[in-house]
Amino acid sequence: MTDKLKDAKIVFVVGGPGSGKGTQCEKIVAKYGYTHLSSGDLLRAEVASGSERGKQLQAIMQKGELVPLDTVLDMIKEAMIAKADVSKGYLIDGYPREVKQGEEFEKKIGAPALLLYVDAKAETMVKRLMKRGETSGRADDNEETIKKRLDLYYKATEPVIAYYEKCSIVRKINSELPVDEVFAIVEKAIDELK
Ligand SMILES: Nc1nc2c(ncn2[C@@H]2O[C@H](COP(=O)(O)OP(=O)(O)OP(=O)(O)O)[C@@H](O)[C@H]2O)c(=O)[nH]1
Ligand SMILES: Nc1ccn([C@@H]2O[C@H](COP(=O)(O)OP(=O)(O)O)[C@@H](O)[C@H]2O)c(=O)n1
Ligand SMILES: [Mg+2]
Repeated sequence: MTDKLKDAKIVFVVGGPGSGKGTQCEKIVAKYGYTHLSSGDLLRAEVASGSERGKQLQAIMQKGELVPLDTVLDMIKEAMIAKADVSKGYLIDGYPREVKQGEEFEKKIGAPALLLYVDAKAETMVKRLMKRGETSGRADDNEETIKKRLDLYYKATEPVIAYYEKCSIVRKINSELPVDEVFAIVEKAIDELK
């Protein structure tokens, strides 16, 4: 099964909640035709399906906690395999959330060629999420859950960046800038991959 993904080009997109991962991924898809897999979106789709598993996921996500590793990884892998014949590369958005998730991904799927570290200040992220919350309908775009997501990001996810710095695949992207300027930096990083 995993053979299908043997030569896949994999890009991890890591950054705090509301840092702009989804926004940049959309632009990468438009220009490069990569397959965008947002782990959060995959989980929300499962919740929307109304399945028993979805109900359990919803409770975890509403609290801003992390869904068990195997659940997310299986979903990502399934989605990757479904696109294996047509995909030019994969954007894995919002995963890994902790070092252990990165290690498991490499064991079960493969190694990333690049990690885009989408970086914004905590204050900026909170502001963006509160604004997004006015229209997103996301159960976790509220002040209390945002605070928990941020805490967890600094505690569990930032170490992921240090972990991948060892193999020199991290590119830090300043996402305080306007979207198009951020994308100009992202483009350079992706172009270097080819
Ligand atoms: N000014 C500015 N705003 C941005 C930028 N990127 C995203 N935003 C805004 O910030 C909000 C959050 O962006 P998303 O792309 O949804 O963020 P995300 O990192 O995917 O967030 P999660 O889904 O919560 O992980 C959106 O409402 C965007 O309009 C940027 O580069 N500059
Ligand atoms: N790899 C992942 C991705 C999302 N999630 C859950 O899904 C929620 C939303 O994820 P997301 O990536 O869309 O958003 P942010 O938390 O980055 O803002 C998280 O707060 C977690 O509860 C997870 O547990 N593991
Ligand atoms: Mg997102």
